[in-house]
Amino acid sequence: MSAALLNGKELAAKKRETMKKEVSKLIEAGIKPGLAVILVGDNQASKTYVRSKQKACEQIGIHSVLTTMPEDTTEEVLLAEIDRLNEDPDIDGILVQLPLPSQISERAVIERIAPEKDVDGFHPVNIGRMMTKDKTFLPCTPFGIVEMLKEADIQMAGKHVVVVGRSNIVGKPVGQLLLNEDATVTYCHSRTDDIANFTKQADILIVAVGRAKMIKASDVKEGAVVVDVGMNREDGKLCGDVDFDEVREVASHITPVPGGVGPMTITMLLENTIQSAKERA
Ligand SMILES: Nc1nc2c(c(=O)[nH]1)N[C@@H](CN(C=O)c1ccc(C(=O)N[C@@H](CCC(=O)O)C(=O)O)cc1)CN2
Repeated sequence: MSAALLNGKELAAKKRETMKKEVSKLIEAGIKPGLAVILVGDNQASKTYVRSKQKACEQIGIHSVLTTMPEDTTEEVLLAEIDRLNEDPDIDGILVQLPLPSQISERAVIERIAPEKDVDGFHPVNIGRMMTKDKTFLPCTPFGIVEMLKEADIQMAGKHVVVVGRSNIVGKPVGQLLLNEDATVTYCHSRTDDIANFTKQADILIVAVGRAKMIKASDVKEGAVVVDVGMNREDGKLCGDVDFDEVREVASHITPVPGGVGPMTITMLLENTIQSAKERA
């Protein structure tokens, strides 16, 4: 039997309707949520994501401002812009679109954003709060994945979650969030021997490595929940890290690419921005 689809596009649309009402209430109370987005350089995918973020803000009534900077921007200039936005009382959230050009340290940039405006949830202070389960901004993609699992009533407590990938943006935090939900978490990465040995044991398999269709049906346990965070282009077509056509025949639930985790990333950014505006209120 073919797996049930975990449809991020639909859930994102539903959540955005609720958020639109919340934003209206905030505006009535005199608070207009504001998001500042900084885009450095010419990365085409980044330009598309930033446009989508701005459009999503507009749809639900969040005020968004975009700062674009050329590819050869120095770290000093970018940090000065972050300092300015940290001080701007109309701005509740600041995000710098990643990746950044190589002359700029991502770490220095992330650490410069005031933790109370870090709606990407990447600042070490917010990562620490996530680990201790204190209230914070959760990183958007991992946050979106947990929301999708909850919406589909997928039990996390006591389940064996295997995360393939250990990036700071997705792999590491998604494992932590699932641990916070009382799952048992295993991380696999480029130095793991025999990854399939682990993936085949997963009740919930999360794949975020950036290698098109690397997970095959033979790597997945019958009835597993499979979450694909990959975003790869093959012959001009978008595809995930999971071989969807094969794996859907063994999994119980699966996220498609596109239309799975991606739309939830931007939705949880909106959620974090609203949360920040509420704290200002
Ligand atoms: N500052 C940040 N930079 C980056 C983040 C982030 O959360 N914060 N994540 C990714 C890119 N990203 C958001 O920025 C993102 C990626 C994908 C999608 C999405 O909706 N994908 C669609 C397909 C889009 C397409 O056709 O290309 C889908 O999966 O359906 C949204 C946001 C790296 N950088």
